[in-house]
Amino acid sequence: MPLIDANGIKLHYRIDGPERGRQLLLSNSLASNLEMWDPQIGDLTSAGYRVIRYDSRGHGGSDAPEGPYSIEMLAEDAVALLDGLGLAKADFCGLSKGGMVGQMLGVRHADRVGKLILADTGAYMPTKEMWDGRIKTVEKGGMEAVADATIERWFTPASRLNRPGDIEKIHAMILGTPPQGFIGCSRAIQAMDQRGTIGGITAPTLVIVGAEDPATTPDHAKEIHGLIGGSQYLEIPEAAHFANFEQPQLFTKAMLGFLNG
Ligand SMILES: O=C(O)CCC(=O)CC(=O)O
Repeated sequence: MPLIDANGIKLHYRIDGPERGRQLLLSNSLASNLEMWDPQIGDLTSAGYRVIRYDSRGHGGSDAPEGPYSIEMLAEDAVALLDGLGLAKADFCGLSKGGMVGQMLGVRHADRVGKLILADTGAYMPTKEMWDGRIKTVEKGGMEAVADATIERWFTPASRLNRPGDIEKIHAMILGTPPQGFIGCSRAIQAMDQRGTIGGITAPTLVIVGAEDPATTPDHAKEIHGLIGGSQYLEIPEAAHFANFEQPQLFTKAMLGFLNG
């Protein structure tokens, strides 16, 4: 399991694809890990990309120090990962929390980002009370206490019914998230408001959202698209929050169309 010292913690990462391929960094959502990108890896590497993915702070095999964390801190983790791997720059795709990190990178570290894909994410996530409630639930009952409701937001009813193997895999990812890491990242999202800054993003940007995402809705995505001049916007049909997992072919096609365009 490759680990790297980054921003004072150990980050777990994985690299797939040709050594001299174009560098693409993938960043995971809250309560998942780098395996959330498994459906994309074959097509991206076949298309010549060197795909670098990592478990964000508090998730998967990365350290989960006591929080609260901040989106700034999570963005510095990503930059420290690039530094540790000797990479000056990479294209970036992040889903949900990963997309919040992508926005921060685009503002604070424009020189480290090539093209930017912001998937099923928000610049601001209402409400503060909702996050207090989720954090309290996990403090009391662990990740089990939020797992079923999370799956309901992440997948459409049809996928929940027809794809038990995929749902089980993601359910296990949620349960595998250290509560301290979930809480640290939830505090980061709770405190975040990037609406006043992302207008400064100059990287070519694609905003993608599952048309049925109830968590970071198409309205959240349209807000980001409206704030980032020249950005592109795409809705993925028959997908909720985990659009890359629910509609892998459409999602990866959109990624490659944008990155190669
Ligand atoms: O998933 C994330 O990275 C943060 C946004 C969120 O909590 C979505 C959800 O599970 O409702």
